[in-house]
Parts: sequence; structure tokens; C-alpha cells
Amino acid sequence: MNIEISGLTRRFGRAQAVAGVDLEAGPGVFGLLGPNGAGKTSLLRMMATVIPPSSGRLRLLGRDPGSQGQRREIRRGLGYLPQTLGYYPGFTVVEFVEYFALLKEVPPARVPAAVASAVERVGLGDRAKAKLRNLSGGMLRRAGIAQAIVNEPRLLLLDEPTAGLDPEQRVTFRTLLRDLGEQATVVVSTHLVEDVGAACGRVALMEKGRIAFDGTPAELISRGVGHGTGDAPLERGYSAVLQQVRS
Ligand SMILES: Nc1ncnc2c1ncn2[C@@H]1O[C@H](COP(=O)(O)OP(=O)(O)OP(=O)(O)O)[C@@H](O)[C@H]1O
Repeated sequence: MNIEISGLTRRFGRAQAVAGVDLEAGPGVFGLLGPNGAGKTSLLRMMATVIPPSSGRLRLLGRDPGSQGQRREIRRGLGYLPQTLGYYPGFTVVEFVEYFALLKEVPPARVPAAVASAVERVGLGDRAKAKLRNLSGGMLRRAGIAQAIVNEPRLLLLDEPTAGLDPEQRVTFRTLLRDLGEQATVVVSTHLVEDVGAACGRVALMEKGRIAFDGTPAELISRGVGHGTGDAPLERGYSAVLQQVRS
């Protein structure tokens, strides 16, 4: 299992962002849904080794992120696209992705090919030499995805990756997600239920720091039959689960 989590919590002062999560995941694309403030980003940040848990057990790629040496090994096999990623405006796309490849300790001889492949996979091949300050918001998001996949991670964590992507790019991106999920564990936090239906084999729905549903998209759809509100079957499943846990 690439992710092994039990009883995981995270507090920020008085706010209980994550309130006891149990989760195991191997390869595949895993969608993380939930309303604003449900705790998705906090959970992803713990899995990305960016913040430590307040309590509970967390093992990533079979290792303990609480140990400095093992954390370093995890980071070599990890890709993370945060909700907001800082960009150096004067960097070109290639320079930006290369910077992350070096941070993630990709062997230097392999860096140029790894960077070219990541840039190509997100459809920025023709903008490889463009400065980041000259890219659109959606293109910047794609550069962010390129840095996340440049080390061919076994654990890929994407926080709202399709925000800002145009419909054509979103469809292309879902194909990339499915490809990546053949080998890696890919966790995608999103507000777009279409992404989940099209690309995820499994979906969890978070509410108030806990997982209120964990199953296949088809199972989530079936929860909404005759219940829930929404225009699409997944939206009805989503709202039915939320109505149930809130009642
Ligand atoms: N750094 C922080 N300091 C204080 N409170 C925080 C911090 N990060 C998150 N929180 C709080 O923790 C809770 C969960 O937030 P989180 O960002 O994890 O939710 P989310 O599901 O990702 O929301 P969204 O869909 O809006 O991105 C919220 O109540 C939020 O205000």
C-alpha cells in the first residue's frame, strides 16, 4: 500500500481540520470530494509531508514521514501540486520544472529527458521556453502539474489540478490521470464531479474532517438514486451523502 492512514487528525488552533481519517490506497486514481473547509487540503498536505499530523498513524510508500531519513526517501517518490503554487515569473517552463527535478533528487543525467517528457505530457511542449510571467492561468496550472510528475512519482497528490483548465485541456488531463494511475497512487482533490466520474476508480467524500463516503463512483451514484439534489447522477450522490451525515 502506498498510503496507510489510521486515526489521523490535524488541528490548527481551535479548528479541527482533520478529525480522524482511516485510509489505505494502492495504485489507481482516487478522487477526494467535499465542501469548502471539509479538510481535503489539510489531508493532502499531511500526505505531502508538508505539515505533520497532530495525532494518528501515517505511512507513505511503506515509510514513516516522521523520521527525517525516511521522509527524504518518500519525497523522492512523491509529486505534489498544492492549491496555490508559487512561481518565479522570470523562469521559463523548462527552468521551473528542472528546478523541481533537482529538488526531488532526480539523477542529473536524467533531468533533461525527464523535464522534456513532463512538459510534453501536460501539453506545454510548444511553450517550453516561454517565461512563466507570459503564461495564462491554465498554462501555469499545467506547469505546476509538470513539476509534480517530473520524478515519475509513485505517490501523486493533486489539489484542484483542473482549476483554470479549459474543457479541452481537462479532458486531455483526465487521460493523463488515468495513465499515471496505472502505476502510481494518484489522489486528486476536486470540486468538479465530472473529473471524478471520468478519471477516478475510487472516490472519498470528506465532511467536517472525516470521510463520510469511500467507494467507487458507481456506488456514490447509487447513493443518490431517489435522493439528493443536483443535475448529474454524481452530484445527487454527493448531496445525498452530505444530507445523510448532516441529519
Ligand atoms: N493554516 C491554517 N490555519 C488555520 N486554520 C486552517 C489552516 N488550514 C486549514 N485551516 C482550517 O481547517 C479547516 C479545513 O480546511 P482545508 O483547507 O483543509 O479544507 P478543504 O476541504 O481543502 O477546503 P476547500 O475546498 O475550500 O479548499 C477549515 O476550517 C480551515 O479554516
